Amino acid sequence: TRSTRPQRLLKAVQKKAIKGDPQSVISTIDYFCRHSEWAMNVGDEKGAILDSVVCEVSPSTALELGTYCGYSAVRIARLLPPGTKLITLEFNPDYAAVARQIIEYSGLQDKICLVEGASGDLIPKMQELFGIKTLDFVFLDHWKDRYLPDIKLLEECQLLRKGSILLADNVICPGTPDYLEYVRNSPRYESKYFKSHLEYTKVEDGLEKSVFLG
Ligand SMILES: C[C@H](C[C@H]1O[C@@H](n2cnc3c(N)ncnc32)[C@H](O)[C@@H]1O)NC(=O)c1cc(-c2ccc(F)cc2)cc(O)c1O
Ligand SMILES: [Mg+2]
Repeated sequence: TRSTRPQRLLKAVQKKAIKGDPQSVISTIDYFCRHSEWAMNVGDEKGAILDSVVCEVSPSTALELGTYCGYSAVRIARLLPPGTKLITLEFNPDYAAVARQIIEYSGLQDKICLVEGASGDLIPKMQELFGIKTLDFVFLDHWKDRYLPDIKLLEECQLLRKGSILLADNVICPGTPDYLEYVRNSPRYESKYFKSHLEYTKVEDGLEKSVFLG
């Protein structure tokens, strides 16, 4: 049977990127998605905003919802200080299998803990599964109608503390209207929109950065 797009993306990485070099894995994926086949990675333009927020927060505990092929997991983990880990959740086993191989190829497997499963099931178990108390940084990039229920779940599970940073992809395209309305109007969040474009296109999209106020 025909290969899948994530499998073709993985092949491009294994063929063209330098093993153990996260930046070359990132550049190879961006080139493939611009010149061969579009894929739903956060991409280079929004990726630069993601990088700047990760560097500013310099999180000790970080969570990503929606690994897909592992592009943003590599982007985030390459910037994390030694001894810190990114936990990333992906419920599609085929995507998770590709992401594991891309993460391994980049050499960041010791900084990334990829867990297969649905965010709604795993978030309530995070403290016991990973021995963490609270999260310093959360990158939301999974089903767009799960953003709002999942941050409410993070609040309920006491996984957010005063100053925790949420960064959400695709708040314009495909769009997360209920999430935006909540974080922009809730007294428990201070929110800011970073205008950008849908990965590898000229379509408007952006990232919403929200600080939990406790
Ligand atoms: C949702 C996907 C990303 C991944 O998230 C995993 N996932 C889901 N729900 C859960 C969960 N509840 N727990 C764990 N993992 C979970 C899934 O399996 C995908 O691998 N992302 C997108 O759909 C996405 C789509 C577009 C897009 C934009 C314009 C178009 F014309 C077409 C598509 C752009 C983007 O930038 C995206 O990010
Ligand atoms: Mg996205």
